[in-house]
Amino acid sequence: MFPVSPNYGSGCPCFPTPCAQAVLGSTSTPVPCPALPACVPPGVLPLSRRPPAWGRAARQPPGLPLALARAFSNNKILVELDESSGVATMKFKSPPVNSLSLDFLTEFCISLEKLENNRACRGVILTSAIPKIFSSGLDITEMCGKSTEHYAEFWRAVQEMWLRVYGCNMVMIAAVNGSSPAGGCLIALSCDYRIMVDNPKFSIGLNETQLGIVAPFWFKDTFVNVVGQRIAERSLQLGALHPAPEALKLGVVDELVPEEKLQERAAAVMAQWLALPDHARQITKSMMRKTVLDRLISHREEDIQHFISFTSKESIQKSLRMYMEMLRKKSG
Ligand SMILES: CCCCCCCC/C=C\C/C=C/C(=O)SCCNC(=O)CCNC(=O)[C@H](O)C(C)(C)COP(=O)(O)OP(=O)(O)OC[C@H]1O[C@@H](n2cnc3c(N)ncnc32)[C@H](O)[C@@H]1OP(=O)(O)O
Repeated sequence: MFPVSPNYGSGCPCFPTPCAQAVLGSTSTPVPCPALPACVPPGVLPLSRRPPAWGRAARQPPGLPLALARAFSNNKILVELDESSGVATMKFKSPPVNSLSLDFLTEFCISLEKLENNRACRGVILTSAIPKIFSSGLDITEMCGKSTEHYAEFWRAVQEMWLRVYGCNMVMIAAVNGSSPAGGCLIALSCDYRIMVDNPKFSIGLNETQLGIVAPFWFKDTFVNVVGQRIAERSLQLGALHPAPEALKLGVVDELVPEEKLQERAAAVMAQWLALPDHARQITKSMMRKTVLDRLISHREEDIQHFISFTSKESIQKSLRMYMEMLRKKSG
């Protein structure tokens, strides 16, 4: 009997009988997903796993404690599910700036996966509990002065987060209530719709070049799919952070609202999207996103190796250290 993945547990759809991918050691191929049930292929969830719940929330699966279905919070993300509407809110609450650390990313993927497995949930609103910040992007300290094993683990978690959000069958809405650079912007871009607070002090964009690093191809693909080639090319090269009104003009976000109306508006937009038959919307979404998802899925290991060799370069380490130093000086 081979051992199972350390992440294998009651959250896995195949629990308590591990499927082939949950079993470690049967081949030399690494288990694809470190944080999530090994039996779920990374990327697009099979459409058959979503309930045919058009028009109303499906019933809670038997055996799941009701309290868990309504709200759960581990540490860095508060998750609330309104069973009557089938809409969950994932609120980032990782001070000071909701940076996407390995712990954050792991918790994010597990939380989203729990919602995916809950038949009562059809849509998710992503927002922040930290004033003025949606997410400050990838945690730069995870990319500085660490081992290659750490870089590999971290990058796999970043990939997993994107595959989960971009490939999610549920309706995903970003309620962007603060600044959202780089990885934070990627989360918003990966949703189906973006509503941002109408405040020019809040900015959003893929600013990697400002740090002396390069947005990976799947960040770029996601951006191009939202704003088009020309805007993406200029914005990416300049590492532009667009203040909210400019982000709206460029199509980086879909609408702006006053801060106090954000959650109400997100709920209203969600209701519009959920009024469509799930299967038709899901197949359409999958059709629109499949090529881009498949590109990373088929080059995942190569992408990790690229990340490791790029990040390990002394010149890149130096740029990241200088950037962190600049942030520290600014803050204190
Ligand atoms: C050939 C192809 C090869 C491909 C290889 C791929 C390589 C590419 C790899 C990765 C892509 C990278 C993606 C990213 O997401 S990188 C992160 C980009 N993020 C940023 O640039 C944001 C930086 N932060 C800010 O601008 C500001 O902090 C703010 C606007 C978010 C908030 O401002 P403010 O409220 O004034 O807070 P402070 O600046 O004072 O910050 C508080 C505290 O938090 C620290 N901090 C901020 N951001 C980060 C972060 N992203 N990671 C880690 N730590 C962060 C900041 O340093 C302060 O710390 P303190 O001084 O100790 O209090």
